Amino acid sequence: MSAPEFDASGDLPDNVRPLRATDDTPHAQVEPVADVLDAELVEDDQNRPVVLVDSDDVADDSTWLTRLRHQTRQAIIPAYLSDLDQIRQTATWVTRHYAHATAYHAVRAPMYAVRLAVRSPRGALLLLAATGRWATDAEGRPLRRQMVVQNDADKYLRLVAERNARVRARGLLLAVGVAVGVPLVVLLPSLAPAWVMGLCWALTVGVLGAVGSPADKPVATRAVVGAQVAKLTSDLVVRALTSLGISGISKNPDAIGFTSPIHRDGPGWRADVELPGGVVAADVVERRDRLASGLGRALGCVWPEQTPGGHPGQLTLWVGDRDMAKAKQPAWPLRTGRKVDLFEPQPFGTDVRGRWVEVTLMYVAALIGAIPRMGKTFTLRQLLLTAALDPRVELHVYDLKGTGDLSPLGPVAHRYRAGDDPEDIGYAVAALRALREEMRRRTKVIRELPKDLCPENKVTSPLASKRSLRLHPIVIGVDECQVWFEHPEHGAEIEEICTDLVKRGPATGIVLILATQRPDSKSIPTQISDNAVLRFCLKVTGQMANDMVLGTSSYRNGERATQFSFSDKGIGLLKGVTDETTTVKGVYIDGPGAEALAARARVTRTDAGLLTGYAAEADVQVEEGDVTSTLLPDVLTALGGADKAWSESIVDKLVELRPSVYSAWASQDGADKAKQLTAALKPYGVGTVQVWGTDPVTGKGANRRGVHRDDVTAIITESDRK
Ligand SMILES: Nc1ncnc2c1ncn2[C@@H]1O[C@H](COP(=O)(O)OP(=O)(O)OP(=O)(O)O)[C@@H](O)[C@H]1O
Repeated sequence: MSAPEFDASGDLPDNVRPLRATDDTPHAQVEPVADVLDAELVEDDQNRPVVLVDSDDVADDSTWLTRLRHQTRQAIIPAYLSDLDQIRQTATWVTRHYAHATAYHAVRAPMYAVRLAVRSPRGALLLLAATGRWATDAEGRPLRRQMVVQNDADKYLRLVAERNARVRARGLLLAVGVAVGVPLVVLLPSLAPAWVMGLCWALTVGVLGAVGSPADKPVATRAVVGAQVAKLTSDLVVRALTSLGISGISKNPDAIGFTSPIHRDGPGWRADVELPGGVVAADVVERRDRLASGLGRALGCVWPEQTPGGHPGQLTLWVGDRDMAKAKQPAWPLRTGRKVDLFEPQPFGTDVRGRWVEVTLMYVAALIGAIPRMGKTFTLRQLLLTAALDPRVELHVYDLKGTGDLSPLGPVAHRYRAGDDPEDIGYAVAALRALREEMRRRTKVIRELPKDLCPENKVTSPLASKRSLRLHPIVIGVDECQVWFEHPEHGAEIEEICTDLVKRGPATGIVLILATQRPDSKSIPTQISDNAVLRFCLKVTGQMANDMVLGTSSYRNGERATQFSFSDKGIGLLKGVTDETTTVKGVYIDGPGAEALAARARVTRTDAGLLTGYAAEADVQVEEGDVTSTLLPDVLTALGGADKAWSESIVDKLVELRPSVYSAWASQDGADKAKQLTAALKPYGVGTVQVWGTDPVTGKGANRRGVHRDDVTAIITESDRK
């Protein structure tokens, strides 16, 4: 056979095609042609040369090593014995399992006793009959009869002799038994104590009852362990997966594999499943309800997820002993009066295995989303309570639903408002403006701090404790935040400030937590949702809402909060804590519970002299008109009769005009004042330009940022016309 010719480009000639060597060798990558020149060349059935590109040399060193390297080492100590919590949970399960069986039989013990007593006469008869058969060697009878039928006298006589010897020996044994047993039965009642007699009778009745029980009607019914503690088996998993209606599985159920044995993992069973090629774990996650039906478990017990770090076809199926929604959650450690440092991870909720999942609130902006009544407000309230328990934290609480769900936080809040009336929005706008100023002040403070005190240019716990620096954490919680962003008058400004807070706030110790029941781009502007680090998505009904809260492509990657049922209250997907997205159940803290925690937080704050603002009855008074869009008319007033003026001089006049609104701008230098005014005017569509003016101190002329009267009046006229 002549070798095929290859062209210089390295492309395979038309008559050469790659072929897998054997079906069971692993898929090999097609080697560059230069490397396959030496490959074995064979001809196909039309005498065309073909190149074998899949190596069948299993002894090849590199293949062997590569395979070895890619093997996953199983944990030496099984997961259920790897840490104290796991050991405790395994021990609890084993104890509960046997306690369940014991209790089951204990409850039925009287019934078993009656059953044994009723069956004991039959047992006695059966025993007598069996003894008779034994004594007369009844089991040899068919054989002897057969010898008669076969007319085999020799064998028959031998069998008879054998039988006679047996009957003699057994008869003797029986006689001895009767000779000893009968007097014993007669004399025992007068010799032995009553309890021994009782025991003997019970044993006799028990044994006779057991003997008298038909094979299909055992005395004790099987210890029916509840479904919640039944073992998960591979058969069950395969059957359940096959019932999902995923064609890739139904057509090829034998291709379902298990990467490790099904084992206990916390209070449940864990199966590591390798799905057939082409099937992704996300398909199974989406059909969680059908999977639960296939497994015969409550929906809240069945938690499939794509194996963290695995390929998309690897599924980790965890089947809990109890419904997560109903399982008793361990006591929230913060209820016990533990000290809280918001810079440290704090317990947020429990995962499906009942382990605490911790969240560090500092340096993040957080987003909570769900359809109504799934636990959004409870989650926000829990996070705000966590923050409240660190006395340094300045809390800003906005309940835009207005039902008072966040009112327990009032006694510790620096700013608090419930409702979305104009004065509530005005109050929030004023506070947000002040916060933006505060953020700017903080960035400056951080910038100027010595590197040894602030090595990472962000607020740290020790820095937050230094009161002189005023870098304490500020946590802003907003329920139903869409009300803010959709506000016709202030929406744009609020969005601009919140975007700034989400982006730059975390490093300066300012944390914004937004909750919404309508997660779309209008209710949470994309700029904000894109920059939120911490995300908690309770039940949502569609892919868009899912991705809005959890981030783009989350749904496609199998992170689907659509899988939750309506009874999964407080349960959601938590993202941003680790690389993995975790199913977590938040802590249920009812109104009185929240009030008690807030009262504790208030005492700590009062003792530390850190009760401020609303909680200290020293809240700011925001009057109507202070934050309504008076900025443009105010700028016109500040301009006086001039056609244009420098921004910094306009700001000075604004501060004079309305100190409650603009006082935060007063302490800035000229350039910052100009930047501030530019940012504030931007949402209204008014730009700043270079303006020639004279410095009142030096008397020199200069070009600086400023505002033209015409630009402002044009916008006001347009707005009046609308
Ligand atoms: N962690 C939890 N564990 C158990 N139940 C919870 C949990 N969180 C919330 N719930 C239940 O869910 C109900 C609804 O909670 P919540 O008021 O927080 O929902 P929501 O999503 O804010 O509703 P809405 O959109 O109407 O304001 C609560 O009354 C509570 O009974």
